[in-house]
Amino acid sequence: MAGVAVWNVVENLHAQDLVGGVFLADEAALAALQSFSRAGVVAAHKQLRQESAAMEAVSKSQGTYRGCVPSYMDPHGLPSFPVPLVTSRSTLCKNVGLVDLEPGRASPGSVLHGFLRVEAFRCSNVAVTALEDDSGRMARVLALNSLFWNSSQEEVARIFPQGAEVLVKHPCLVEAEFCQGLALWVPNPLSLEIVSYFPRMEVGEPDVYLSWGSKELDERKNFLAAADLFTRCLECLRACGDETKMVVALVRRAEARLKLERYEEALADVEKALALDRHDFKSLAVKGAALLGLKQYGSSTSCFKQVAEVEASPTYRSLYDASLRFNEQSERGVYDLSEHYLAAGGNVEEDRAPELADFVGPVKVAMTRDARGRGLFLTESVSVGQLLLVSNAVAMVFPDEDCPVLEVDKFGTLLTAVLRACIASPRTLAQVYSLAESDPVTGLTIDKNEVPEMELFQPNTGSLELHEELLLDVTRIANILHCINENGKAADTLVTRDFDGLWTLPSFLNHSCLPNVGVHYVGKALLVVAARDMEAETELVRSYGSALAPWNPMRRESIRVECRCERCALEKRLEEELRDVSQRFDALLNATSMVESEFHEQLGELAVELERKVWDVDLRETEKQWLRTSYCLAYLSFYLRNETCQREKTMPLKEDIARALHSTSPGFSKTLMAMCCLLEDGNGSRGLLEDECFALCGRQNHEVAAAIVKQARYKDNNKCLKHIYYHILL
Ligand SMILES: C[S@@+](CC[C@H](N)C(=O)[O-])C[C@H]1O[C@@H](n2cnc3c(N)ncnc32)[C@H](O)[C@@H]1O
Repeated sequence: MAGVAVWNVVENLHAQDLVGGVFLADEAALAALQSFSRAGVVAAHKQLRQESAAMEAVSKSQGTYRGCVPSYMDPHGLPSFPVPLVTSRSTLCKNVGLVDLEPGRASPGSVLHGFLRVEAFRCSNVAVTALEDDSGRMARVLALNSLFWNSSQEEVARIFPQGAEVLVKHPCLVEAEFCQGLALWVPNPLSLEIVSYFPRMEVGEPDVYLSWGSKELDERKNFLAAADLFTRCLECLRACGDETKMVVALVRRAEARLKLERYEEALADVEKALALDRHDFKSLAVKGAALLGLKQYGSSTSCFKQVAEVEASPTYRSLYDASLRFNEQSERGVYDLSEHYLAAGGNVEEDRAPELADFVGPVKVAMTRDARGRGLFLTESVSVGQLLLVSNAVAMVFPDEDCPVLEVDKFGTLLTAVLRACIASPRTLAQVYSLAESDPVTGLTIDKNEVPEMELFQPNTGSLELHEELLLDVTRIANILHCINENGKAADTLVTRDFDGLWTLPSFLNHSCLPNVGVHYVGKALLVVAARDMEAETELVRSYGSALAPWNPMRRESIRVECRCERCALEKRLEEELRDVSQRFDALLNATSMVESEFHEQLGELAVELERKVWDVDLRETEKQWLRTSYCLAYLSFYLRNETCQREKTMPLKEDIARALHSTSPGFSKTLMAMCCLLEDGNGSRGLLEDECFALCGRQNHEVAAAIVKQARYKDNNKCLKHIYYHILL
């Protein structure tokens, strides 16, 4: 059959062949494809479907599933792109075919239905594939997605699986020089929505779908395919009005959706299952897990309580205990992390860190009065060491130690992870969209005046009422990450690790070189602690870079905002007086080939000189402390050099410098580290070090505080002090 022959050629095509005019099909097929009028393909397609239906009938009767079903397993068990954010079938306007599309003009409000016919191929940031519409016409598809820069060929093929049934929203045919001809242009990954991975079958048996789905879910860990198969099972059950198996299918689909972290959808499934059988134990257990994922800790606790009463298994008992603990944490802000801090002096591996619930304490987002956009403010007065906020990362990435990734790759990895989280949850997407974003051209922050409702970030709130359907906009999210990442980077960590991530509510913290909160990380959670006693309505501020450096390019570059705090103003005012010291300080720290003893010698002399200046100009005590903090490394070298010599009378005591650091930049792991370089473990210094530890990690008992200090001191044993200097400075 001629039609079948053409079809087979198309089946054997690779998307590469669609680029740049290199095309392996015979002349006739090529001409037919390029003109979008492939005579005979409709007939061939029908025939193929009959054949595949016959094949499937055989595999069903044998209880095996083989043939044209590819494996789309995501190694992380997460959904690939594009995945529908909101089921858009209901919002579809009109169905169009390729023949209805006018080249060069987008067709808003319409949708093109079809199947992907070749394995997708990556070409820079474009995925190339071919779509066949309902009338058998073919078009190249160019799907643009900045993520593809970082995707492998296999990943792109998995994202656009051959054989997938897709909907293309607002289709547009463009003349693409890239492939010398017309192509469907898909600029938003969610505009190309995969509605199913499997060829639609004319007849389906619910039991077969159910067992295939279970196999995909339990054995192959292919959660998207599993969810899709359970959907088909449910469709069949609904069509024949069979309610008996509905509960099982709904719960199984909910389990698949849990794995995909699509908690809202999982919850909707189990609610339906419980409406059919309110005593179904499995539904209740899955409901508990979905509520836990949605951070509705109170409701998840009561679910698990019911479950544990029915079946006293250790798994359900521990889920109940965890849920109860999360509920306590999120409601009262009480977290006992002593075990975590005591384990190896706080230096525990990330995967052994305890999971923590989100907590929103006495804070609110509000507009600043001086053009710094929105900020985080206190709603009541607090005392030092009080926990203000705990926020779990939307996404977090660690460098691969075996293969150090380039910054650009790290950003791509983070962006991918954030997008996945946004696709899984509309609430996460709404949180991310509330954040500041950078202008891609100027790199400057685009002013946003909208103050988000706190409810958006609070745990234990029910499902979110979205005013509008939020669409995933990759460019917008990339711009948000550029802004947040550069300013709110996870550089300050108790266990000094280099990681990046996105934490939404803490991203409203503005910068100040006189910070008033402590920020540290426990696993995925970021904890914000009051580093000073503060009145209600005080704006909470953290330092974006190291606050232990002078106001010169060094500090300014590391914080990346034009800071107008009092400390910066003072150093600007004294720029002339401090020029010489500042320049010599920079030169010393940039000198690469200096012997360490000479480096400390010269840096120590700078401290003496600075101290003279401090006394020459008339300064308040706090102002002196700010300057000493800025040049604290010079003081460190001075004391190192003079440890055995007679101290110069004009110089302050080590304890004075440590006190200056604590009062200027409290709640900063580098402050604690620098203080540890200055102070021994004696009784006299314990109070000071402990105060700094409270500002960073919240109030702890003496034993825990000592463990945290030990961890900060750890690197002190490392003989290369210069290494610690760079760590403190940058
Ligand atoms: C992480 S966001 C902080 C929240 C932000 N103000 C908002 O409205 O969403 C970082 C951005 O806030 C602004 N910002 C933060 N601290 C600032 C400061 N001390 N001075 C000026 N702008 C600041 C800058 O535009 C920066 O790019």
